[in-house]
Amino acid sequence: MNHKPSDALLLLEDGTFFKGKALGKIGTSAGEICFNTGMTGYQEIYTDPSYYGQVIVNTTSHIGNYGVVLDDEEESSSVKISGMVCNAYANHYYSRSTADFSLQEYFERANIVGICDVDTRQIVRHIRDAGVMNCIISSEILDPEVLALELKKVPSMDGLELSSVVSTKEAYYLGSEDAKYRVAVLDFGVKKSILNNFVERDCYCKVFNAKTSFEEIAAFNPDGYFLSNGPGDPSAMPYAVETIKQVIETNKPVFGICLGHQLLALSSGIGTYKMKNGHRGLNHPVKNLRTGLCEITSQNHGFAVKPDQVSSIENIELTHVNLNDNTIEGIRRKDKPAFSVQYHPEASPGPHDSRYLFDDFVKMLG
Ligand SMILES: NC(=O)CC[C@H](N)C(=O)O
Repeated sequence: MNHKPSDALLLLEDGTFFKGKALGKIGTSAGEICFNTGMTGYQEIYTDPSYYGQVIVNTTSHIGNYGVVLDDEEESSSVKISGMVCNAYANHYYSRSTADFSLQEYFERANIVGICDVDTRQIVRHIRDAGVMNCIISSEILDPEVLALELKKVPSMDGLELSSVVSTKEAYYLGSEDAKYRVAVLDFGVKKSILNNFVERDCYCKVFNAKTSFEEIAAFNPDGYFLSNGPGDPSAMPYAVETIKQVIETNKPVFGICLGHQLLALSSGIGTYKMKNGHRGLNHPVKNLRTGLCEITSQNHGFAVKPDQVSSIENIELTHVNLNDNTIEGIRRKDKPAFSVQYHPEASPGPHDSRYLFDDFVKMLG
């Protein structure tokens, strides 16, 4: 049990490297390095399909300390991140009576390579200043020059289409067939907790593969359409934009979250761009421009919609804006019943709860 952890190396695209100890599987893994500032919910992060192809730096210092619970806290059926970086890692010891096993065992089963005992504050400061880039973690190749050759093979997230990799292969149903409403879900990498919000609101959902034709989706005869979150660059998804344009023309309610928000924007003539650093955490302040109130939101995105284009397009209302950096966080079509937000509506009760967005959508259905 108390074996000595192997050495590991984290190498960034600009040549900066950090030495630490191995976690998870012994091996080598690469992806885009990004940081999440959430202080809890690590299992939800690792299984969120929007993180596919990315290496997560957890800025909270203790990771693994409450183990893992299968199913309950998982956002999809498998771990989706490419690698994990943290400071203090609870290797085998964790404290929660209901935990199934340790995070270490979870990562070993999922073949996830990671590194711990590194100064995550230093790493975050570095990527915050230098901007987002690729990285590689290895617990088998400890020479940065050799590892650099492997890192060169990793594609940039800019222009990368990943939804079709994580989207459901076969369509499936959720909720009761006798539910009041029918919602067609375009699965670009959907999180389970989002779907649960529809089921809880008396919706029967049919979840479709990202590349399903409009005709096949419409044959479900839905009352409304949901455009899911997901990984990758929205501008590399012309197939989705084509389908969504047809969806909007039905005049039925359309709701998009995260990648779904970016795709609604693209389908409405607004472009997207890659941010210098994304928003990833649980407490991003967003102003709701309709109510004037600030919401504390949960975010995970590295792309965003272009603000100048939002303000110049007549049939678009800007509904939500980030109070830290003015990023567009929500839009609404004035000519169609379609709206979207860049964040995951928060599931914590209280004055900052943004789950009203699900209620708004369901109200539009009936
Ligand atoms: N959470 C998401 O859906 C992420 C959307 C997109 N892949 C981005 O990084 O911006």
